Amino acid sequence: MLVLVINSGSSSLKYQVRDVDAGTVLAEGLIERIGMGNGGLGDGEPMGPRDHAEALEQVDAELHRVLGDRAVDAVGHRVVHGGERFAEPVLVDNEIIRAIERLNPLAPLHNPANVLGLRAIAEKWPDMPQAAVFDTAFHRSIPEHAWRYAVPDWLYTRHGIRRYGFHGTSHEYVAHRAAALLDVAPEAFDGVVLHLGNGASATAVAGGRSIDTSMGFTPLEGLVMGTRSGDLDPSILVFLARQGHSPDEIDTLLNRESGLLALAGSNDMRSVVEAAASGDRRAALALDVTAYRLAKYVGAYHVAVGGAKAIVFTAGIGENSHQFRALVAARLGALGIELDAGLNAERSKEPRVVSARGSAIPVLVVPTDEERAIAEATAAVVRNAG
Ligand SMILES: Nc1ncnc2c1ncn2[C@@H]1O[C@H](COP(=O)(O)OP(=O)(O)O)[C@@H](O)[C@H]1O
Ligand SMILES: CC(=O)OP(=O)(O)O
Ligand SMILES: [Mg+2]
Repeated sequence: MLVLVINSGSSSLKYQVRDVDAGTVLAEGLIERIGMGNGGLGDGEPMGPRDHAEALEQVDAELHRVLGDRAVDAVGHRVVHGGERFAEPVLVDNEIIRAIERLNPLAPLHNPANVLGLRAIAEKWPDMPQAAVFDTAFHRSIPEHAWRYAVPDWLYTRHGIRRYGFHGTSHEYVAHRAAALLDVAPEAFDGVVLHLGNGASATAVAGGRSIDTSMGFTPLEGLVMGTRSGDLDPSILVFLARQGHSPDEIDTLLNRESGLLALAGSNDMRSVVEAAASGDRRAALALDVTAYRLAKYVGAYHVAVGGAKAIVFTAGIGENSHQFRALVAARLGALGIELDAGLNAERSKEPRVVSARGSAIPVLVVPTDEERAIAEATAAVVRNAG
């Protein structure tokens, strides 16, 4: 089965065509600057597409070029927020799209774009089966003591204010691969998975299920990220509001202008590591804050899972930055964790162990593949329905 996987961002659209049975990638691409005109670029620069529908025209043209007469059989979408309703990938119809749209306020950076992607395909190919694969789904197993905020009930009953968790497709896929590497059944895997990309989250996995995760009501809670603050005292928001900052300003401040970008002047981990190595004190502090905060979560989740059997790094930073992994591991000595400097520095696309033989808990690097997981889930949903 040929599946087109779509990961729509607000101004970008990432896609892949996968042959699920053969396990191959036939086409992939990234379309940027959607809806931004030529976005202040010079005259010679190409214009971005007007909207997601126009972006999809570009994808379609590329598919014709690569696939010829072969057509895709289904489309799978990454949908960031599935609320309390969606615990599994689902086949999409108009009612499902409306249900996802109602969740837009809970993930304003992500869900509106996901809805645009779903609608654009439904209009272009009305008979195409589409599946939605939710970032929140894997975290539906989190027990209430972990998802409740200690606030009055009406916040939950009236507004759905609770912890949901995100990056679930990645955490689940990576936990499975880590279990295989350790030679344990997926249902027997206890560990802490660290998805460190532009957005970053840690998940406590016990018996193969998510029992806690660092992101909450929205993808802002938890770790220090590329441009997001992660945890802070909520009184800061009240203080800023009283100073006259609008909700939109505060939202932008914490979601787009904070994190590594605020501390170091860049949200690209490569530049921050390079700057710190050449003596930039702000960059070094940014790394310390980010690694320290992450190490605290690892300690907490080691306790939550009743003794982690593995600490697993994944996503752009987790897979590629041996320097950042070393900074985090250096703060985990109390857990008896020790990296093997040689293994940690090796470059590889394979799942691997990077801890020393004597480490009390193995440290793994497992490349994530959200597109593969979405393609496989989509194929399963479509086959079940057929
Ligand atoms: N070789 C590398 N060394 C260090 N950091 C890297 C490397 N490659 C990518 N990254 C970092 O990974 C992050 C982006 O991760 P990614 O998983 O691609 O994010 P997203 O999917 O959220 O856009 C950036 O901070 C980037 O600097
Ligand atoms: C949910 C989330 O933070 O996603 P991303 O890392 O793609 O921004
Ligand atoms: Mg990502």
